[in-house]
Amino acid sequence: MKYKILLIEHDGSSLRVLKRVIGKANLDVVTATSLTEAKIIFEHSTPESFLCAVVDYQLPDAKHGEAIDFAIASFVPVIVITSQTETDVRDRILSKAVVDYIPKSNAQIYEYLSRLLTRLEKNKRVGVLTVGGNNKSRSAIYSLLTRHNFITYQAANAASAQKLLQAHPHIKLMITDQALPDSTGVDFVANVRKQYNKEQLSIIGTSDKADPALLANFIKSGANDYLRKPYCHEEFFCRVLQNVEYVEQIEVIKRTANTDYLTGLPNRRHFFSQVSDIIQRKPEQRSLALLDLDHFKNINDTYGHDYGDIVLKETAKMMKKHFSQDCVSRFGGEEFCVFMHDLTPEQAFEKVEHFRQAVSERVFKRRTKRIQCSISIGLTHLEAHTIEDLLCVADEHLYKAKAKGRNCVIQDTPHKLPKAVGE
Ligand SMILES: Nc1nc2c(ncn2[C@@H]2O[C@H](COP(=O)(O)OP(=O)(O)OP(=O)(O)O)[C@@H](O)[C@H]2O)c(=O)[nH]1
Repeated sequence: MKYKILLIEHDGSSLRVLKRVIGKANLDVVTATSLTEAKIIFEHSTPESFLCAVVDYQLPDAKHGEAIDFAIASFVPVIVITSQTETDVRDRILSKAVVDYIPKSNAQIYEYLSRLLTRLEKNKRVGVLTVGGNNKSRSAIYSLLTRHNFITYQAANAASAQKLLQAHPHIKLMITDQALPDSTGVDFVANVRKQYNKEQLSIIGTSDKADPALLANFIKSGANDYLRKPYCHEEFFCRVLQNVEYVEQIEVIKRTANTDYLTGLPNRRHFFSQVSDIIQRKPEQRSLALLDLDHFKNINDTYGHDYGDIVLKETAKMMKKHFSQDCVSRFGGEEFCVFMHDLTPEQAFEKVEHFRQAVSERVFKRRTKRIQCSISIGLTHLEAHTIEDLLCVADEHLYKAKAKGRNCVIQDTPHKLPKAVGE
């Protein structure tokens, strides 16, 4: 779903720049040049369809920030832009429940606004948990986070916080106070770290105590950051965003390291760790298939490497769909692998045989070119202890499938005799 931004701005040149900035963040923009126009827009649409409102502090019919109050009262998060940089205006704006305040001081602020809008959209998928024994202070943090579109949770003690962490794996940040009824914040952080490392969950410790050792204790016990109360609105969000982005960046790095760049399938390394975990859990049934496109070199040589890439990507898409319940991987070149568990050998055979047929019937099209290709498959169900052993047997079967003329499945029969099927 593409979110909308309500832009309330009367200055023509600023309006044009802001529209471009919002478009850059891949969001739709609805404009109003006055508070009256904004009210009419809300009469004809639901505030929930707006990700946020970008509001000029001073409008012809709302000279003292009344448009901000209107948007907040309509439950739309508000980013204020203003050419007034006086401290009292800034303080007045920040005393309202706004997301942020951006002075129109230089071109760089538009870049900041674009990043902020992208962040507000992403925050809708990020969970943040606030833990603290003091209801008022915890609720204040909770309300600040809600303003930034985070999925927010709160817990009054360590035990309920642990339960929330377990129940909601999308929680990427926990903000915990030192004063908890059933633990100290520092001990609680140390406990949480036994289960969640810094790459999975960022933690910020907070306290109103002016004890310099507390910061160090929090960090040594596993917190990523520390925030001394009282804090200012802007510092709070800078730290929250920095810590959320840390976890997200690690996720991107992990995803990139585990994914085959061409097809988007898990790569060989990721497949090994995924399958080794399953094998250790000793599922009753397990089968492994090695799949290799036939005469793929001919496709490259005849139609070009780009076309070969298309065939690989399309085959990968077919695999994702056909083996959606199983572990699939591109091993490299034109070779793929599938690990199936909790299927009988008969079911596993039927599944790979259907896939072989689907590939041989598939016409790969690009402009005027239309070609077909086939796939050979080695399949094993043997009770091997490691993935390497299973691969070794599947590879022998694949070799036999190629030797037999390709476009077929060779598997170990219940009597362990390789048998040709297909063609
Ligand atoms: N387009 C493209 N080709 C690749 C890629 N990786 C490997 N190849 C090509 O895949 C081909 C594999 O050729 P061979 O190992 O001789 O196997 P084959 O032609 O499929 O023959 P059989 O496996 O015996 O049926 C080579 O031409 C590689 O250059 C890739 O990412 N993209």
